[in-house]
Amino acid sequence: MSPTFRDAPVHAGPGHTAVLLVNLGTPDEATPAAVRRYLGEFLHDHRVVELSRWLWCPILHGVILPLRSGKVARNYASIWTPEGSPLLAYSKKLAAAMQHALPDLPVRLAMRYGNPSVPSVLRALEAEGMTRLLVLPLYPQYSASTSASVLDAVAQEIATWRRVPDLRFVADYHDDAGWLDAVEARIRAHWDLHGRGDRLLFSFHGLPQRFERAGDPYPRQCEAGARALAARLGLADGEWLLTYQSRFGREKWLEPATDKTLEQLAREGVKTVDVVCPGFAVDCLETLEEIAVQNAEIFRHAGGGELRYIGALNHEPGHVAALAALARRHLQGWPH
Ligand SMILES: C=CC1=C(C)c2cc3[nH]c(cc4nc(cc5[nH]c(cc1n2)c(C)c5CCC(=O)O)C(CCC(=O)O)=C4C)c(C)c3C=C
Ligand SMILES: [Fe+2]
Ligand SMILES: [Fe+2]
Repeated sequence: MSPTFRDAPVHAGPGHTAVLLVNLGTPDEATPAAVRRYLGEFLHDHRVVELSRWLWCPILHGVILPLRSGKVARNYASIWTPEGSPLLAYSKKLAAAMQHALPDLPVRLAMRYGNPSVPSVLRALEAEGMTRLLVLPLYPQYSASTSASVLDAVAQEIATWRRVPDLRFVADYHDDAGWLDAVEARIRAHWDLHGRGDRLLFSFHGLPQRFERAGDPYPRQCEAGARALAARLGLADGEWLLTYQSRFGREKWLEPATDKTLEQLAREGVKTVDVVCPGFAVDCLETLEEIAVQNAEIFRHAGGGELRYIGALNHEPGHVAALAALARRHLQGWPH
């Protein structure tokens, strides 16, 4: 079959630069059918599940999608907002605030899985005459399963274009001073309001340990970020911990696990734990439900007291300023 490429729209003038923010994505509705569609797309990504399709597809279609969709839909329903899924609602607010901070360029939001999809947003930008593109995945720490997958989606779409744009990609910003300032300020604001808990837990989304052995820098970037934040906050060893949450499937994931650590802290007599999740740019199922509800219950049940979840940066001014400055740095040298 001979290749076909999409015709390039004809535009007068030098073309323009755009910033594309990309987050993970979320179901369109908190229903089993919508969750099944979302998980089906997500869990077919080879970057997320690195197993042979011969092995994985029967498990996914035969076990995981039928058994998981209903339960996960109920979890989504418990955090759903009038504006839809928190992940999408907060991402939209962040993108709107970024547009305000970068008034001279179009700032658009796409989701790696679900809607608005990366192809639909890229095609709209192409139709507007975009010729230079900065892709900023909303993942502070690089993982092949998240950041690289965003680049895959962009590359798959523009592989069909006759005229591809100049392209830049932010692989991670885990050590960016502006982003660290914003997370530090978020934690201090929580302490100003509620006082300090007995411990501060930095909880990051987990990954299979196999990914780390294969060279994924994610755990090292989580460690570097947590250590830098603990130092900025003046915390001594023993006053803070780094843990990994959201384990999926049966193989070994990064450790220590957030839930097991909370049980252990409760057994040691720790009464109040503050939990911050610096890997999540905006609040979502994994923070609002898994941490603030499920893990709070696990901690209480094991004899602990209060788990105080420190919300994500969302569309806070410090977050917007940090990401806008990061984008400006990556845009340097391009006309606009
Ligand atoms: C199969 C394994 C998964 C890997 C690897 C993984 C990595 C990973 N995920 C995030 C961020 C988010 N994940 C979210 C939900 C979620 N994650 C997985 C599985 C893996 N994630 C599943 C199956 C789900 C859906 C919920 C469920 O079925 O339990 C979310 C929240 C989405 C929302 O709609 O709110 C985020 C955000 C990162 C950062 C990461 C690797 C570092
Ligand atoms: Fe399949
Ligand atoms: Fe995930």
